[in-house]
Amino acid sequence: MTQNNRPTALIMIFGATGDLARRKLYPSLYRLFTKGKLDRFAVVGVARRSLTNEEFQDNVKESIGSHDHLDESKMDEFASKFYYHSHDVTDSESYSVLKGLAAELDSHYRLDGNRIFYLAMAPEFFGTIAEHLKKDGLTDVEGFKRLVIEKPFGHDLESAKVLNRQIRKAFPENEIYRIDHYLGKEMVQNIEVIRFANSIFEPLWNNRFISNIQITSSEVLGVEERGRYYETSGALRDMVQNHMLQMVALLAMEPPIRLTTEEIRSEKVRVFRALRTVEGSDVNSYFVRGQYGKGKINESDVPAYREQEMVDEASNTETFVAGKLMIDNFRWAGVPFYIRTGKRMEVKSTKIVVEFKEMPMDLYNRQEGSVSPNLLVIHIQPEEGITLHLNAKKGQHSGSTPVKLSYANKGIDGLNTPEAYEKLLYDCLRGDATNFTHWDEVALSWSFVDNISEVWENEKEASFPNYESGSMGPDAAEQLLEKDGFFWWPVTNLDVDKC
Ligand SMILES: NC(=O)C1=CN([C@@H]2O[C@H](COP(=O)(O)OP(=O)(O)OC[C@H]3O[C@@H](n4cnc5c(N)ncnc54)[C@H](OP(=O)(O)O)[C@@H]3O)[C@@H](O)[C@H]2O)C=CC1
Ligand SMILES: O=C1O[C@H](COP(=O)(O)O)[C@@H](O)[C@H](O)[C@H]1O
Repeated sequence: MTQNNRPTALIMIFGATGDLARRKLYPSLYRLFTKGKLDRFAVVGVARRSLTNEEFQDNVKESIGSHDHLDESKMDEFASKFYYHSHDVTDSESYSVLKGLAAELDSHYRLDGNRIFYLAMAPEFFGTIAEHLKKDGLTDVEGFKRLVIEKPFGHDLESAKVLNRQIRKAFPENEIYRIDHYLGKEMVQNIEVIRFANSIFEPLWNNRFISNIQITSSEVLGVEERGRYYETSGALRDMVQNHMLQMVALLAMEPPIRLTTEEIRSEKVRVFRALRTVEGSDVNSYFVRGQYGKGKINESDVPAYREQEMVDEASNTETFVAGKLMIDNFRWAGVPFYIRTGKRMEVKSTKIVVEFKEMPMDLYNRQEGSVSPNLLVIHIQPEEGITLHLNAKKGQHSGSTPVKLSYANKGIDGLNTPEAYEKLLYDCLRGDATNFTHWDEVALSWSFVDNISEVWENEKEASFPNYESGSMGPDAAEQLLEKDGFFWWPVTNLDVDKC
């Protein structure tokens, strides 16, 4: 598909007064606007509360103003393209008014009938909105129509199938953009480039040379005000089903024959198909769950998960997951992919550590295990970069010493790399679905995760809470690797800037 790099479209945001729209969508659109990446466009914000266009525009400006590093000089011009429509999405009558407003803006701004429908709302409304958009004629336009769906895409495979059937009645698969914001992160997108553009890595990228791969995504924040949602989700559904498995797929996939959306997605799907099913009594030997208790973050006392708003005081919900994933194919047979993610941990950090196998003998130190294994560390956030851990001679020392080669990614222009949402919005406007998840990926990842949640939901975890806030998770997560002869590389010491 030829892509227009300065797209034109009417962008309808359902949930326009919500947290996501204010924190992520408006600042991202503003960045695209100030960078000249949008041609003609207008935005219709939809939510129930009553607001005038002017009030809505002020809210949009305020949400952008609260972001550092944004040039505010074009704010008025930008905000003047925003319109508000007060509308309960369950009210069938109201869609005809919305249709009229869309048609008016289409002709006023010459938007070529291109429409993006962004559902930044609770998932229970996704099906209803999609159905109305079609039934009430909002999709009867000459240009492109694209539906952007936020997570969570279902609660399990069954509910995801129901949701998918509902939205597929209104939009074909190629018009559906399922957001996984990790796929918009610069260094997650870089995984493919590091692997497939470097002849020094790809020949080693297999079970002959790699001993294990570790992916950590730790957060310092707790569940904050999201207790109601999190109680039905837990870390497994919130982080593993989507972000963590997507990173596994990018690390494990075969080189695509072309860099097209279809080829890349189909290679990722093949990884999910090769994931070893973990079910029944195996679940607790491959996976560990945790729930945070009280503790200290930045020297301040913080409450336990069970003490948070909208959380059951005997909650069985996991706020931490560590797991061992096996990919049963020729390339990866025998190589564990360890994942861990949790809230209220010691640091906010997302890192991938690729640990290479040891040399057959240590000529330099003549002691077993004295040479550090080579590591390739991909720093996803907060810092972005790559570090290669090698062994070399240093100074008077006659043996080998660990040294690090580091690359800190500062973005092309030396500034921060674009926010994930900015990139994903731009991709969607240009019709590039590569960094959005295809239904097949969603279905396979749910079926993997469902086997684990089935066991965990039926077995109350008596040890909860089993890790202190401010720690790196429960002891069982350490034991998960120890029993295979490995350990978690500490994410706190691997910072690219500290090299
Ligand atoms: N916030 C975040 O950082 C992230 C959010 N998400 C996902 O994005 C989606 C939105 O999340 P978030 O912004 O946090 O949610 P909020 O609760 O902050 O916002 C919900 C929005 O929906 C509107 N709304 C609620 N009910 C109706 C209705 N019946 N008709 C019309 N509008 C309605 C609300 O406005 P009003 O009350 O005026 O109607 C509000 O604008 C969810 O699917 C969430 O899982 C995903 C990743 C991160
Ligand atoms: O999707 C989600 O991701 C965030 C973590 O995202 P990050 O970009 O800050 O790493 C997580 O806090 C949230 O619970 C989850 O829904």
